[in-house]
Amino acid sequence: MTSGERDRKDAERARLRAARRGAEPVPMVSEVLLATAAFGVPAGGTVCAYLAVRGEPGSAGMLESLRGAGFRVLLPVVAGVGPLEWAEHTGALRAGPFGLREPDGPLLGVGAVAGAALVLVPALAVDRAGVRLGQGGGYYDRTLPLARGPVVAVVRDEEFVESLPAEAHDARMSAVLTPGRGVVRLPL
Ligand SMILES: Nc1nc2c(c(=O)[nH]1)N(C=O)[C@@H](CNc1ccc(C(=O)N[C@@H](CCC(=O)O)C(=O)O)cc1)CN2
Ligand SMILES: Nc1ncnc2c1ncn2[C@@H]1O[C@H](COP(=O)(O)OP(=O)(O)OP(=O)(O)O)[C@@H](O)[C@H]1O
Repeated sequence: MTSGERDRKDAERARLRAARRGAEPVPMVSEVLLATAAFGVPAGGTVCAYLAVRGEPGSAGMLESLRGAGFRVLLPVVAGVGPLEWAEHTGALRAGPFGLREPDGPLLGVGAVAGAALVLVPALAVDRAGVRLGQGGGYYDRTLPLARGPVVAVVRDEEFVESLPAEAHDARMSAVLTPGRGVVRLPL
């Protein structure tokens, strides 16, 4: 890690967050089903997803779309500084840290992500090499090494960029999903 890359990441985060305040919502209701089809998630298979906040692409409707198609949907739960915990999305939610809402059911363990046939990952931006810029907590970097299925970052079209500052610990994405381009496999 160099302080130069840290500073560049922070500057990019500030720019991307500012652009998201004022942006139209992007519900991703139909687009997520492009990702389950592209990666052949079997009927009844498990998809790790997230509850969108602060201009993130995605919506409650995106989660209902996945459940309506018969997939089992897991949502992240922040549990200390280790990898993310997971719980099934059944509709019951409670307030979590960072202004997030989290599922209210039993925790399935940090290893639950290994059983997912697809992991949808929130991001501020993704580049052509598969480098992801997240919120800066390092949560997904600690979690995604446990995943066995494809990991797909979900961003707006303009957040799929040429190049991002990268550090060795940054988990690489298998693909990116945007409203305009659908599923794009990475590296490109
Ligand atoms: N929807 C969603 N869920 C998620 C994430 C995410 O990026 N998006 N996470 C991704 O890791 C994990 C939670 N970690 C997060 C860490 C920081 C912030 C964040 O927005 N931080 C802001 C505001 C902090 C605050 O309100 O105190 C910041 O640091 O400026 C969000 C999530 C798991 N769940
Ligand atoms: N595998 C890891 N083990 C321990 N610490 C890590 C690991 N990966 C990242 N970190 C730490 O987490 C912090 C944030 O990392 P980074 O800036 O890459 O977060 P991010 O990917 O944007 O965040 P998030 O995944 O929460 O959205 C850094 O201080 C980094 O050192």
